[in-house]
Amino acid sequence: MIIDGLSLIYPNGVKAIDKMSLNISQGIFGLLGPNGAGKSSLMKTLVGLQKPSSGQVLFNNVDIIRDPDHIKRTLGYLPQEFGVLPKANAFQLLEHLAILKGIKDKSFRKLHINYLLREVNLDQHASREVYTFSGGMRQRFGLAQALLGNPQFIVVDEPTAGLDPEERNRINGILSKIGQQRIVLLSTHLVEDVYQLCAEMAILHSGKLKITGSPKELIKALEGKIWARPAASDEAEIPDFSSVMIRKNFIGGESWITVFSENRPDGFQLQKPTLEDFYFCSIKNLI
Ligand SMILES: Nc1ncnc2c1ncn2[C@@H]1O[C@H](COP(=O)(O)OP(=O)(O)OP(=O)(O)O)[C@@H](O)[C@H]1O
Repeated sequence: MIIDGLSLIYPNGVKAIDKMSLNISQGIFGLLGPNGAGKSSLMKTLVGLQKPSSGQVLFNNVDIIRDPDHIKRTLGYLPQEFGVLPKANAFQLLEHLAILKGIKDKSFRKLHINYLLREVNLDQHASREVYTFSGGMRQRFGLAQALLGNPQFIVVDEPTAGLDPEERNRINGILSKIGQQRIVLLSTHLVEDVYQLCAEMAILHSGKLKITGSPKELIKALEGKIWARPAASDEAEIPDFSSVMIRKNFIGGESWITVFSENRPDGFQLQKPTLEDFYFCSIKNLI
């Protein structure tokens, strides 16, 4: 997928996407960015739910802004909010959605739905009403509906938000399998998930693309430049380091400050950089 000079201005004047250009290829592509960065706006635009103000998006060499039906035929989408679920069981709801997606052959439809329910570990719950599902089960159901029709491009918006570690691992396992044969665009606030799952990623901020690349390569640029030390309990502000401070966080109840610096600041220890360090450095314009 080639995104070229994409902009989206909402009717209230908010510029949610600002002249964005990006190439997304096979595998899981991670989108990171603070709240309001424009991740959902980008995703909704790519799946054809809203028209951009300007720019072009090519998928399989087809301009999907001009021909939105092309992407709709090869698209799966798991939105952030799944909306109100009708009183139907998992199989019935998938069958309804499959018909809407144009899967006409009844016997194929049944095989396909049963296959997808197995893929997301819900085959034991096919006849249970979806509104009774736990959060994790709903997200797995959401992935099954996104996979209806075997789409080549799947968009998933914060699929593991609010899930327990076991469910999060389960969803990530499903995503990793799905990403082997198609493009998966994954938006999340979990930096660690992007590090584990994505070969390529982008950081968005205020509607703009800040940086794109491979998580492992991006982190390399920070080697020898990330330093940390415990902060004194009364050390509320650290003016000396405010310009280079990445974050102040807690480890085992103890407060730590982490800074970006070419040279070792007094009292600081060198740290192995993480993708979270890179994320904060990027958002704070330190790199
Ligand atoms: N329908 C809308 N009308 C007007 N402004 C909107 C609309 N949807 C989003 N916005 C604004 O566009 C900007 C980008 O929002 P968006 O939801 O795309 O960000 P996000 O990166 O997905 O955030 P989050 O991580 O909180 O989901 C924000 O300033 C938001 O308030």
